[in-house]
Formats: sequence, structure tokens, C-alpha cells
Amino acid sequence: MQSNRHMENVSRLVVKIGTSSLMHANGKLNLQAIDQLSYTLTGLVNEGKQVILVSSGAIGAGMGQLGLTKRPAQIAKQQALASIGQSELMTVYQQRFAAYGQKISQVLLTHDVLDYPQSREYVHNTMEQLLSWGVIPVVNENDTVAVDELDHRTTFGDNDQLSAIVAVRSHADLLIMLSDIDGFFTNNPHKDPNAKLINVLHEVTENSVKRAGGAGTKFGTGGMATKLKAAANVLANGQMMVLANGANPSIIFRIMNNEEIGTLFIPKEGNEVTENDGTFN
Ligand SMILES: Nc1ncnc2c1ncn2[C@@H]1O[C@H](COP(=O)(O)OP(=O)(O)O)[C@@H](O)[C@H]1O
Ligand SMILES: N[C@@H](CCC(=O)OP(=O)(O)O)C(=O)O
Repeated sequence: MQSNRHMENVSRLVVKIGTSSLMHANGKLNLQAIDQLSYTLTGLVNEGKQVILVSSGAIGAGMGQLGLTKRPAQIAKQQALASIGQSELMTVYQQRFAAYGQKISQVLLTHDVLDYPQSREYVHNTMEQLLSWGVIPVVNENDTVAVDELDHRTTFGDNDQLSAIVAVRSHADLLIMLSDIDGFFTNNPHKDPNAKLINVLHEVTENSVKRAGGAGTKFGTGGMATKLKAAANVLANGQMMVLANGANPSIIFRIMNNEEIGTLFIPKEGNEVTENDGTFN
């Protein structure tokens, strides 16, 4: 399909995958999606690109392990579930990426770690080292210690925000956000059958936010509003984001081939990034 998109200069990208794309509705891990994701991201590294994966799913996987169908309200239970699910997730990622010869690592972050210059520098150095070795860092929030306290902010809120912060700090050329929906629509398509997919957006306005409903699935936390907030963050830094359907993560290849898939958030003037020294800082 003819398109105006130009992804050929993207050399560093962040991919965020949400719980709804990693889990079946019955609470089991979607192994096919995880395998496709591993295959696709390895393919991009083999092409010479640097890739960071921000993966949700720890709490969802933990719920699946314990056979819970409803996310518990208590923070301690959620954190314990994340602790169970994170190790399961990494085990499966490790297996599938290894099948394609790709090395991965686990990076668990909290907000304060990126707020403080010293710890931010350690994260920066680690990420740059991993990327230069061709490793794919698999990033998630450190859910066990992430709680909202007045004077010591540790939570990102959700992984949509986390992925935007990682994309900004790593000066990635592109953030690809995979969700359970084809992109950003004029209205929630689950509620409005006439909702239309928006192909390109140059800014996130109050009007766009009004079009985003509340939280989505029972496993995830974000919903569309947090994706728009992430897009606004990325746009403010002169970077691009594509929101697309993660049902088959190999869709990333098609995005990188300039197919008009999902919603592209791109600054009006293009995607030039000021002061981009190409590093994570
Ligand atoms: N304008 C909109 N366009 C697309 N989806 C929307 C919109 N408003 C609300 N949504 C909802 O947001 C959901 C995606 O968020 P979420 O379930 O949190 O995904 P993920 O688990 O991938 O982070 C969609 O399935 C849809 O129900
Ligand atoms: N750190 C949490 C992420 C929660 C979250 O933001 O989920 P989602 O809305 O599916 O991206 C987890 O791994 O379960």
C-alpha cells in the first residue's frame, strides 16, 4: 500500500506490549503472541537495529498461575502476583528468544530510580552496554517496591508511561505500542460501532483525550487515556509513536515497512529530535 510513512531511518526502537496482548481471556499466557514477538524483535536486531522491549503481564501471569479471575484490590496481593508472574514471563521470553539465538536481559525500574541523577546514570550505562552488545533489555516496572508515597514517588502509574519515559530517555527513534485494538479511534470501538481509526495524529488535544474511555481489560491497567498521555510525552520530545494491534506482533515488520497500520503519532514538522546524542540518559 502507498504510504507517507518513513521508518527506514529508525535505528533504535522501543516496543511496548500490554497484558491483553500477552494473555488469553482465560488467564493463560498467549504463547503464540510471545513467540511471534520474540521472532520479530530478533529479526529487527539481526537487521542491525537496537531494540528495547517494555513488557507488561507480570500481574496477569501471576493471576493465571494462581487461577484468579479477578485482580485483587490489595496492593500486597498485586505485588505478590507480579513477583510470581514476572519470573514466569521471563522464563518464557528466555526460552523463545533463545530459540532464535537472541540474548535478552531483565530491567526492573521504578520512577525514583530515573528521577535521581546517580541511579539514572547507572541505568543509562547498563542500557547502553546491553544495546551495544545486541541484547534486548526486557523492561517492566519493579512492581514489588513500586508504591505511591508522598515524598518518594516510585510508581510510573502504568507501563504506557514507562515505555514513553524509556523511549524519551533512550532517544529512541520510535515507540511501538502494541495493544488489543487496531489503533486510536474516534471513539471506543467496543462501545461505538461507527468509530473510525485515526491514521495520523500530530498532537494530543483535550478533544483526543475525551475520545479515550477508561481502563480496558480485567488484567491490564492502562486503557486508552494512558496511551494518549504516553503519545503526548513522546511527541513533546519530537519523537514518533505507533499504536497498533498486538494480536500478531509480527505486525511490527509491516510497520517498519511503512505500511499504514495503526495510528502514527508524529510531530508536525517530521521526526527530527533536538539534542539527540543517540544514548540512554
Ligand atoms: N478511542 C479509543 N480508541 C481505541 N480504544 C479505546 C478508545 N477508548 C477506549 N478504548 C479502549 O482501550 C482499550 C485498550 O487499552 P488496554 O485494555 O489497557 O490495553 P493494553 O492491555 O494493551 O494496555 C481498548 O480495547 C478499548 O476498549
Ligand atoms: N507492571 C505491571 C504492568 C501493568 C500495566 O501497565 O499493564 P498494561 O495496561 O497491560 O500495560 C505488570 O507487569 O503486570
